Amino acid sequence: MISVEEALEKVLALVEPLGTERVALRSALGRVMAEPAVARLTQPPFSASAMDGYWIAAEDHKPGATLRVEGEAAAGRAYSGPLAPGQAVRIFTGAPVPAPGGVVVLQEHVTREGDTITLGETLETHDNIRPQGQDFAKGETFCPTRALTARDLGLLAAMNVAAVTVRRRPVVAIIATGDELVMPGEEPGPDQIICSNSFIVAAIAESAGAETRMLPIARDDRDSLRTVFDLAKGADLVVTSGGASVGAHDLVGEVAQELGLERSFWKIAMRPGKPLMAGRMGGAAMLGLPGNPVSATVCAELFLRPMLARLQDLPAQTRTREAELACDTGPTGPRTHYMRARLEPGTPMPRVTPCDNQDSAMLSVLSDAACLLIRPKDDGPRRAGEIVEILPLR
Ligand SMILES: Nc1nc2c(c(=O)[nH]1)N[C@H]1C(S)=C(S)[C@@H](COP(=O)(O)OP(=O)(O)OC[C@H]3O[C@@H](n4cnc5c(N)ncnc54)[C@H](O)[C@@H]3O)O[C@H]1N2
Ligand code: MOO
Repeated sequence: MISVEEALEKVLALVEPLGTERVALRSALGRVMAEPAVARLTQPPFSASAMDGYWIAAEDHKPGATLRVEGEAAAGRAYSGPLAPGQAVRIFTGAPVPAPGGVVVLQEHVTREGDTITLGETLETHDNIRPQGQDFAKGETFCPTRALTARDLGLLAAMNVAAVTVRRRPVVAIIATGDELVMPGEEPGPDQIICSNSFIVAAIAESAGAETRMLPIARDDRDSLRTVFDLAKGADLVVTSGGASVGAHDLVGEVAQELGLERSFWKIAMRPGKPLMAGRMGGAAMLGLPGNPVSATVCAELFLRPMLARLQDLPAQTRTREAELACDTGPTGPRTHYMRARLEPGTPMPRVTPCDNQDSAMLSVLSDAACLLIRPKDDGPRRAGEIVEILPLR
C-alpha cells in the first residue's frame, strides 16, 4: 500500500490545467483567471471629495475665515467656473475637486448664511480629498491565483473590465455503485439504504469550482457499470463510490480496466479510505472512492479537492493546521488515521477532541465533526496537551 503523500503525487500527475474561456463578469464568481485583466482607467479618475462640505483653497483654511460660495460640485457633475481666493465651492462626496491645492471642510464645521460660510474654530488637518489614482492606475494588471471573490468582481468592475479569461470549469461525473442504493425521496426496499455519497462528492466538487453530473446509480453488475461509465464520457474527471474493495460484488476496478482504465494505484495506507483507486480512462482522470460515506468523504477532501485545484491551475495549498489535543488518545496502526474530531477555541491554538465513534459508516459523527485529526501511522499514544495536525472541514 502506498502512502497518502505518494497517492497525492500520483493523483496530481493524472490531471493538468484545463483550457480557458471568456466569461462575463457576472459569471466569474469562483472562477480562476487565466490571463491578467488590465485596468482601462485610473481610479479615482480625478481627485475627489471624500465628504459632504465645502471646498476651499488651502490658504483660506483658517479658523473663523469667511468665504463666499461660488457654486456646487456633485458626484457626476464637476464645478468648472472660475475661482479666486476667498471663494468656496459647495461639494459632495464623490465630486471632482474644482482645483488642486485645496481642502474640503466638513459641513458640520461650517456655519452658512445665504452665500457666505464661516469656518469653525477647530478645523481638521485632513484635506478630505481622495487623490487621483489612489486605488489603481490605468494599465495596472490583476490576476489573483485563487478563485475570484465578490470583492475581486468589484475591483474588476471598477477597472472597467466587463469580461475575463478564466480556466474552464472541470466537469466531474459522479457515479454511485451498489444494488443496495436508492436516491433520497425514493422508497428503499427492506435490504436497501439511501445513496448519500453522491451528494457529498457533488457538494465538495462544486465548492471547489467544478461542474458536476450526477449519473444514475450503477448496479453491482458489469452491464450496468459499463452503461453508466459510458454516460460519463466527456467529463474531465470520473468519480465513483463503492465497489472498490475485494468483495465478490466489488466490480468497479475490473470493469473500469476492461474499459481501458490505466490504473495508477489501488489501496493506500490510510484509514478510512484504504481501497481508493485512481487512474486515467478514456481521456478523463478516474478516482474510485470507497463506498463507506466517511471513507468517500475523507478521500474526496484529500484527493479530489487538490485534483480540481490543479485542473484550474491553482497552486497547491497547505490546508492542515496545528491544534492541541484536549484528551489522551491511543496508538495508531499501519495506516495514517484521519479521525473525525471536534474543535473548541483555545490559545494559542484550537483544542481538538476525537469523536467517540470512528466507524467509517457514521454520517451523524461526520456531520458533527469540525476537522480531521491526522494521526501518523504507527504512532504511539498521545497525551492531552500535545500538539497535533488537523485538517479543518468546511
Ligand atoms: N475483506 C475485506 N473487506 C473489506 C475491506 C478489506 O480490506 N477486506 N476493506 C473495507 C474497507 S476499509 C472499506 S472502506 C470498504 C469499502 O468497500 P467498497 O468500496 O467496495 O464499498 P461497498 O462495499 O460498495 O460499500 C461499503 C459500504 O458503504 C455503503 N455505500 C456504498 N455506496 C454508498 C453510497 N453511495 N451512499 C451511502 N452508502 C454507500 C455500502 O452500502 C456499504 O455499507 O470495504 C471494507 N471491506
Ligand atoms: O478504510 Mo475503510 O475506508 O476503513 O472504512
